[in-house]
Amino acid sequence: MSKIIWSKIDEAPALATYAFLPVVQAFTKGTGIEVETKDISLAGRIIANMADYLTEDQRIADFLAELGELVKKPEANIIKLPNISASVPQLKAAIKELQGKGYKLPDYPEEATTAEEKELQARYAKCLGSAVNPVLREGNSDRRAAASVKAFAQKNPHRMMKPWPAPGQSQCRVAHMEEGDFYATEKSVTMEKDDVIKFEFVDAAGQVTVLKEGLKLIAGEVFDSSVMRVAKLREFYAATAAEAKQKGVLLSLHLKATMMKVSDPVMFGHAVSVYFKDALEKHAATLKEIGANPNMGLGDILNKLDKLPADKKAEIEADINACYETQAKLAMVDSRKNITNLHVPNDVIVDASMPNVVRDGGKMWNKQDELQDTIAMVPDRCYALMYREIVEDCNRNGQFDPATMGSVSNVGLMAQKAEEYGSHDKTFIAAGKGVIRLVNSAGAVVMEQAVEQGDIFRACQAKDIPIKDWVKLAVSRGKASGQPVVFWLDENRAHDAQIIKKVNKYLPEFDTAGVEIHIMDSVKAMRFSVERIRRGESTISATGNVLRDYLTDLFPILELGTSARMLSIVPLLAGGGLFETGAGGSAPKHVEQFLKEGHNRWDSLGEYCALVPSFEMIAANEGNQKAAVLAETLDAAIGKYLENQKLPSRKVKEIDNRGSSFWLSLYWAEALAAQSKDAALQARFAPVAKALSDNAAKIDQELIDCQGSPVDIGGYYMPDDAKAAAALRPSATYNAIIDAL
Ligand SMILES: NC(=O)C1=CN([C@@H]2O[C@H](COP(=O)(O)OP(=O)(O)OC[C@H]3O[C@@H](n4cnc5c(N)ncnc54)[C@H](OP(=O)(O)O)[C@@H]3O)[C@@H](O)[C@H]2O)C=CC1
Ligand SMILES: O=C(O)CCC(=O)C(=O)O
Ligand SMILES: [Mg+2]
Repeated sequence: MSKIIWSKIDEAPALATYAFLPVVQAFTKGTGIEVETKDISLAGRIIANMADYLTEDQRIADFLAELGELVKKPEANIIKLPNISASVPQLKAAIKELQGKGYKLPDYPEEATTAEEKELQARYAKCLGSAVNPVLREGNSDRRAAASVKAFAQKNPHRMMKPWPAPGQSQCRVAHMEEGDFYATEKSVTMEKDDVIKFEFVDAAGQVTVLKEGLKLIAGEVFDSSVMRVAKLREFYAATAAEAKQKGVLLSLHLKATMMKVSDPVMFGHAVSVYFKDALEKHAATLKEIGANPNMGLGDILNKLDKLPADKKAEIEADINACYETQAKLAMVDSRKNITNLHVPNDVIVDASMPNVVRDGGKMWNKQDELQDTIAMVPDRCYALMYREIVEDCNRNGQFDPATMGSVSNVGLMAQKAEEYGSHDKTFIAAGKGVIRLVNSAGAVVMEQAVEQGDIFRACQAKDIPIKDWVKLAVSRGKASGQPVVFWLDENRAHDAQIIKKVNKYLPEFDTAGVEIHIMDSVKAMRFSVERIRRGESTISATGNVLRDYLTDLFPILELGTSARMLSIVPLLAGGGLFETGAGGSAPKHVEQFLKEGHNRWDSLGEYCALVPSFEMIAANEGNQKAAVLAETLDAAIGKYLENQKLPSRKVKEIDNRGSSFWLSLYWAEALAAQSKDAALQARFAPVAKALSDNAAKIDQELIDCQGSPVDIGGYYMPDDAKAAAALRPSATYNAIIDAL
């Protein structure tokens, strides 16, 4: 029996799973393939981590740890749906929901002072931020639009693109720091031998504090350190806000407080405290007393004001509101509810937010609910430069055309917690002026960084085997596609300079004959790629972990309308496969819509596409011919699904995710009934195809009639399975056919 693990996760894709997984389980019955869920949702991870607070029957196993082991084995075959990378406000909300369900969990201690509180905070911190992906990603990533999906997108271009103003007329620009950012301060070495590193802070008086001990590095590993100088960061925020005010454009900030859970909330907090400086400094003592923390956004500060007497609360609110008058106008997340870009650190996530700026013609939403030019602050040049380049390109050449534009796919260095995305346990906020130094087992200083109080120090690793595998994957994608491969590496960035050496060392080991290969910094690489897509040509970007994340949302959103439609394969180093569904997130807005009006606009194309290589892997590794047939027929069904445009609509009372999955299952059953490679499958699915097809109009209607009113699924972070299943499988006619399989 082969096993496919289907991750149980959060929000919109979790809702979609209630509709689609029963279909997959029914279709695979009797094929030697078992599809099993493992709960790695935020709620599930909290429960697993806090078992000692819970009753026996409330406990669940640590499935994330289990899967973390599985990915190191050749039999791993995991369909990984996007999960919540929780910010502190999300973690608190999830804990509250669980407490309401009778889980006797302690509150999350925001201000940990006692040893007990600190321990609790550390335990909960395991559930914060990007806690799942780095554990499962024991391989590099291959993200691209399947040929059928790209062809569909060109034939049926999405209508979300808004025109850019005439050349040179947009006031949109990407603002970044010119000094004192991670880009400027980065130092990097390649380890000559295995070693163990100690992190020390040495204050101005020479007093040494150990920050971390026992970091094991192996020979060939690239090891970096860098610092974000917060004084420079604050100057940058203030100057950019002044510029936005003077130009009368919206000010916006784009970070990744979810994934970069240690550094980015702090960078976010500085933006909040610079923008609302007058109010927050005036009331600093009171705000400190009530535990208001700018790192959690203005929204959290406003909530904490409830702890104060009404007159004091009103006074501080008035002072905060006065800042809006003297400062630049902020981009809005929800203008009706007056939620700004600075309210919640996880509302604006750069990989999804910057593509929308490009898509919307260099604009974001203002308070009047209109689109307006924005100055987009992306402080660190490691990533800002490429966004700057694409924005400038659009300001010169206008909007892209999804009907004709080529594609930029990605091969990303990601395995074994590569680079920034593995840096959380090596990120420290400097306690004072001094030096943070990295000392090896012989007592020698490997690298050191001067810091001022509050500076964000970060160290990153990238292991040699993953780097070599990444080069190999890039070459093989170049060969298979005939497209040029561009390594986005900047010799002026210390880390990239080390990686360039490795790329040049490993390229000759692979068969690169006929493959066009370039190494370019992110500005040149973006220009090269964008010039090509405007000519309808496609390019492979081979990047580090962060650019992987950013580019695999940017181009898909422009090309396909959403990164949900991507094929996202992680060939695991140990031989297994992790098949991620799409490249985007968990679309919290979709859940909101579903609860309000019973329409789930989540597009599961990513899930459908991911299943194909998952079946193919079983066919290849175990010679299971039924798996090969399932893969081929599903692929054909996806083609038909696209051709017949059965994608979910954004509007209530039109086809939604459930209807989409129904049509996909009909086409899949038809393809199984039509094939002749496996007679048993053919015989089994012929009546199913007929029943689904005979009842198609009825089922389609049932899946629309059920929409239009609020839905109760018994929870947000931990829905009630029975309620959710009922809500997401509302067609009795359809269920009867599937359940009879
Ligand atoms: N691999 C993973 O596990 C990932 C997890 N995340 C997590 O997801 C959460 C939300 O992230 P965020 O960046 O805000 O946004 P999302 O990527 O969830 O959504 C941004 C927008 O993209 C569109 N979208 C995304 N997926 C789909 C889909 N399947 N079908 C249709 N439209 C889609 C929606 O646009 P519209 O409003 O126009 O419908 C949505 O509002 C966070 O907790 C984040 O950490 C994020 C990225 C990857
Ligand atoms: O793990 C996360 O937080 C998000 C991952 C992500 O955005 C990506 O891989 O594209
Ligand atoms: Mg992403």
